[in-house]
Amino acid sequence: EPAGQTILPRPHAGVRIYPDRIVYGRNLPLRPCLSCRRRPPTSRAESAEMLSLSRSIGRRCLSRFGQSALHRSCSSTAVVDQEPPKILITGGLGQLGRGLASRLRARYGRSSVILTDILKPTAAVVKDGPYRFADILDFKLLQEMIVNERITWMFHFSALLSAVGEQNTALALRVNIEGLHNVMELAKQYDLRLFVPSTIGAFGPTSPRNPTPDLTVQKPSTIYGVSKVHAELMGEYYHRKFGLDFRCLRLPGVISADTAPGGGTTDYAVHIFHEAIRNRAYKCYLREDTRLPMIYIDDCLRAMVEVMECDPRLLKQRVYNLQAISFTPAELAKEIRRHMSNFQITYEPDFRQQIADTWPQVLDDSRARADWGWKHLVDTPDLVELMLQYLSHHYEFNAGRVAN
Ligand SMILES: NC(=O)c1ccc[n+]([C@@H]2O[C@H](COP(=O)([O-])OP(=O)(O)OC[C@H]3O[C@@H](n4cnc5c(N)ncnc54)[C@H](O)[C@@H]3O)[C@@H](O)[C@H]2O)c1
Ligand SMILES: C[C@@H](O)[C@H](N)C(=O)O
Repeated sequence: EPAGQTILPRPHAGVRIYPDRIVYGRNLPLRPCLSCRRRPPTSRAESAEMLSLSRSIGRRCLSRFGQSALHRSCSSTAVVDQEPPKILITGGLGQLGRGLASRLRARYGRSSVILTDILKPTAAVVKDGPYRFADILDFKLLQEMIVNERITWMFHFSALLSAVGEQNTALALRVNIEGLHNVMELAKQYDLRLFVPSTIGAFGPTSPRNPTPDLTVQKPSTIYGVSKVHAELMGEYYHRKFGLDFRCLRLPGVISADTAPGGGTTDYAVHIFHEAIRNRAYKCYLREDTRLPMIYIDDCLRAMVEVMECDPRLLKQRVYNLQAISFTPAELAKEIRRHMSNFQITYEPDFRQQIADTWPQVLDDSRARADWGWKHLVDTPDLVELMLQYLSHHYEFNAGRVAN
């Protein structure tokens, strides 16, 4: 958080975007089945009754739509008495961690999620729920936390992203590779369900770029990409060899309003909104025609929760591409101009252009859509509207506070 500024609650695209999300009394993440519309049970008796019913209805749903995660609430009547997970998030004070923690806390309870990082937390972070210092390179400290807190799920976010990784290769190797080894070993030892995000950066100049399939050549040209391919392969290996419940999504560039990106090649697509509101102008470090896959943070966080909650039988692979939208800086600027006609963009490509030139333009995520029901909800026009709305409000609000 910028010093002295208040971060307003982010406008989730709200009911319009999450019509199906309901959290139930026992902290269980049950939702009405999107196809048959039955609501999940609210009592043990109702659960037993629905369990027998769900056998037939569930089968009907499955035969209509194939094995889709959208139907898991039909069969999830069977897990009403299961304990909610106890979740640890590493590298949680970056762009993605706080939003994920708040989403998981809403589903499983405030104390079910422990956010960790090496950064000093703001008062708001501490108020939101448990926060602990944890250096990903400190195996013993992580081990102690997993044991004492009875952790069952881990989201491993600590990493140096593509642009900062290129500026400090030695540190990227330690955090992204040594850190991952610690996490994998602990997840294996303590039988954790482990989510590690991968990235479009796990592909390289020899991968097909439009669309990029799940299974193809992966020879990235950044240390970030190399470390993520390593993470994918290690996860698949630990899954095969030790049965580790490893789950991984290759994420596009994430666009968020209430958190800042941590030094990637796709960061322009967040900075552009701040500069549009403050100065009506932006100097872009990528060429105008650089097309990259992107995703709005709400879609991204929802995907991670959905894949972690997903019945393992639906997962036919451990690593999935995730696609939402794709645009170039020129296309994004054009969309911003629909709301702000005097917005100006200029281009001055730097070293990040070479990185972007090797990355996919569009990911083929048909397997994620077919296997566990992935569907993005926010398209580019919605995203631009949400970002401009939120940030205008944010800057006006903070300017008002300074003036008063
Ligand atoms: N944001 C995106 O666009 C995007 C896209 C694809 C994949 N991902 C992946 O998602 C994950 C989270 O991304 P993000 O955008 O929040 O990253 P970020 O750079 O914003 O945050 C990373 C966090 O890791 C922490 N960290 C660094 N060194 C550490 C250490 N030694 N021990 C513990 N923590 C340490 C940092 O303090 C930081 O808060 C990363 O693994 C990233 O590769 C992100
Ligand atoms: C794409 C993603 O991994 C990150 N935003 C980066 O640009 O490095």
